[in-house]
Amino acid sequence: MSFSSLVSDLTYRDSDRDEKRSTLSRAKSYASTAATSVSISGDISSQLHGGYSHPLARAWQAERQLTKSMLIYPLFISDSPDEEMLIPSLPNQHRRGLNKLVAFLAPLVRKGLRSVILFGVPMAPNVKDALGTAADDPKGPVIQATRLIRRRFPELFIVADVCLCEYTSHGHCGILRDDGSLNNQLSVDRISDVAMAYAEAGAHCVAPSDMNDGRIRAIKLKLIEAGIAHQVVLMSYSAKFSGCLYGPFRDAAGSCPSFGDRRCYQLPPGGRGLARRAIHRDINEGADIIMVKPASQYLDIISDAKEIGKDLPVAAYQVSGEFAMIHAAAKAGVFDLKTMAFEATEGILRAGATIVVSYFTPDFLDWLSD
Ligand SMILES: NCc1[nH]cc(CCC(=O)O)c1CC(=O)O
Ligand SMILES: [Zn+2]
Ligand SMILES: [Zn+2]
Repeated sequence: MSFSSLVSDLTYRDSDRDEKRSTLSRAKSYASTAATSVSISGDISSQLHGGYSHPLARAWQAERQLTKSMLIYPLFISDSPDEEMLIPSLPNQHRRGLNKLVAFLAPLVRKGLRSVILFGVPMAPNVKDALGTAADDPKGPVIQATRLIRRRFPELFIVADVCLCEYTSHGHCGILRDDGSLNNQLSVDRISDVAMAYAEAGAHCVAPSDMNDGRIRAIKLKLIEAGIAHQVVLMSYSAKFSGCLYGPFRDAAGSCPSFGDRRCYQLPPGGRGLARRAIHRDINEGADIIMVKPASQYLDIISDAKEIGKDLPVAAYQVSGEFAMIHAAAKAGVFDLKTMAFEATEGILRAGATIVVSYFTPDFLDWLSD
């Protein structure tokens, strides 16, 4: 066994420091008796282990360490006030009515929860129509939840997801033409009205996830016109890819399209250039934060977003399918849940995100306090 491999086999836990010292001195004396075969006069840059031998030194290797303030927790708000329903495909996540929100949020806020993103889930029969009228119903779940959370948890930063798919009878993210294709202009008008309604209800941030062209500019202009542009963050789901990772979310939100799919407005998985163009476009249209979604399968896009939008925060959405996969694999014994949750999320930070939307948020609030 060589000197370097002996030393590298040592783990630097404080508890075994004494034992380690004696092992170290044994290793040294071994090295000196074996002197002729050991040269330390050569390439000193080959020695890396020392730099991350201590747990704190390991943490320092990350450009950004995960902190509680980076996390945004998704909440599914039902329009039936007393509902508290476990979502089968989204482990430990519930759809909640207004009456269940405060009791649920209070302990999380105490543990350091800083931000939530709200998704409305209309459950009442016949509430969905072709225009998604329920999206900005003043009595609807998002507007009511926004008012309630602002009142009860004034420190909590509220993001309102802006889309129509939860509210349209056809389940698409905009208004359709007779042939079933998206009418971009009508959709942008409607989406920007909904965003305004959420901002006026008190959302700190509006986040359009619909992918209609030109919606960032339309929302920014309406915010300016209403005189509230200075107090509302506009977060754009700029690089939102189509695929199969949103399945559990669509179960939770009841937003599965009744025909067709979202491939004409969400980006194709191979479309790195398209994502870069969308990011450039949304920055030019006035986005304050750029989002990439899903996260772990699109780390190159996160890194592009950080490079293109170097003056903006970059958010990544670790979506329902990513979360469900990690849970399923952990349950099957593939790996430890907590270790994988950290590894996946730290990968997202390493790629360049400074904000992570994650269903693991309540877990991280516990884990980051340990
Ligand atoms: N437009 C709505 C929306 N906003 C966020 C998600 C996905 C979030 C998740 O999967 O966790 C979706 C679903 C979709 O586009 O189909
Ligand atoms: Zn949508
Ligand atoms: Zn089409």
